[in-house]
Amino acid sequence: MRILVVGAGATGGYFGGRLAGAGRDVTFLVRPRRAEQLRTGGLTIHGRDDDVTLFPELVTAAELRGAHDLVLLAVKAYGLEQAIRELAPAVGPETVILPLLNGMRHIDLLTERFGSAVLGGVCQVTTTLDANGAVHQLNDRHEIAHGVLDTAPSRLDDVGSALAGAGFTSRRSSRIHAEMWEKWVHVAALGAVTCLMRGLVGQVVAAPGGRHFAESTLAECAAVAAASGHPIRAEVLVRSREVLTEPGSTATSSLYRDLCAGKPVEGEHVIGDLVRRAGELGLSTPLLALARTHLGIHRSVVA
Ligand SMILES: NC(=O)C1=CN([C@@H]2O[C@H](COP(=O)(O)OP(=O)(O)OC[C@H]3O[C@@H](n4cnc5c(N)ncnc54)[C@H](OP(=O)(O)O)[C@@H]3O)[C@@H](O)[C@H]2O)C=CC1
Ligand SMILES: CC(C)(CO)C(=O)C(=O)O
Repeated sequence: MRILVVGAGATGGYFGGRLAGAGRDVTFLVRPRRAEQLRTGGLTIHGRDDDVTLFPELVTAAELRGAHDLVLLAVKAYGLEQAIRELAPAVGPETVILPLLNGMRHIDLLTERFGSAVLGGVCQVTTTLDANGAVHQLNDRHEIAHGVLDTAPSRLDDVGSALAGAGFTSRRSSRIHAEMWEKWVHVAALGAVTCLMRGLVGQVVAAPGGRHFAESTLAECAAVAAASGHPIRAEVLVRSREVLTEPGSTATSSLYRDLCAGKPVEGEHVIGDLVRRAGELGLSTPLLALARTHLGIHRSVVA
């Protein structure tokens, strides 16, 4: 199965690198600066249990030819429109597209362009890039769940086989849409709490009112999901609350890591889209709205 990984960043570099390391037919679609970096120094993954450097197949948009069987889409939301244009030549009648982005809005954009080729996907991993472009895996979890959204692409078994046994957990979900919402609620709450307070979870909950603030933010996110017809399962909400209120926790979100690094942040995609949906549903989400505004100011500064 020819796999095209779009984006060799923290998630694409991690999962694509694992697939390449397991001998799968993987090519990374990268932009020229990243291509140069990877051609010179390779793709290094500092995993929890290993350190590897690979020299994977790379293409830039100008060099991309022919349909691929599976497109693993791992760009940030603010790079999505360009990525959609550039990956289009790799999409043929049999191609399946598996996005790893947080949130939901990308699904609308992708299905508008590629229809039923688009699967739902959730990636559970915490990875980041260092100044040299190496990928660091920050905790033990590394999982991709995939599944059909509304209409069923024909190649689910092939996708399952392509992702299996490559050094991370891969599973098919019969409720991927709901899982995407669950992940979205978690990541939006974690992002809002850590970005707004500019701190790690442990620091927030140690501050006066911090625990209540974290719980209230999560409650706002969960209320939007429920009102949108995607109630979060009780046990998932309990787990999210534990993560968001754990004393001493060093947990952060990719939004917070990007904010601290002075990079663009997926604020509108992860938090703004929830606020927008809340507004349409007549729900009040003052904490999320505050976080959105906060990240909007960051956006205007880094733009
Ligand atoms: N990091 C994490 O722990 C997690 C992230 N996520 C989600 O995964 C998604 C990806 O995040 P993450 O991997 O962290 O992001 P990164 O910023 O680390 O990586 C994104 C990569 O995409 C590349 N890219 C952007 N546009 C294009 C394009 N047109 N063609 C080729 N490459 C492109 C960027 O390359 P360039 O160097 O050229 O800018 C960059 O290397 C996000 O939605 C995030 O929320 C989900 C779970 C965990
Ligand atoms: C799971 C979590 C919260 C881990 O980093 C994530 O998806 C993100 O930060 O984007």
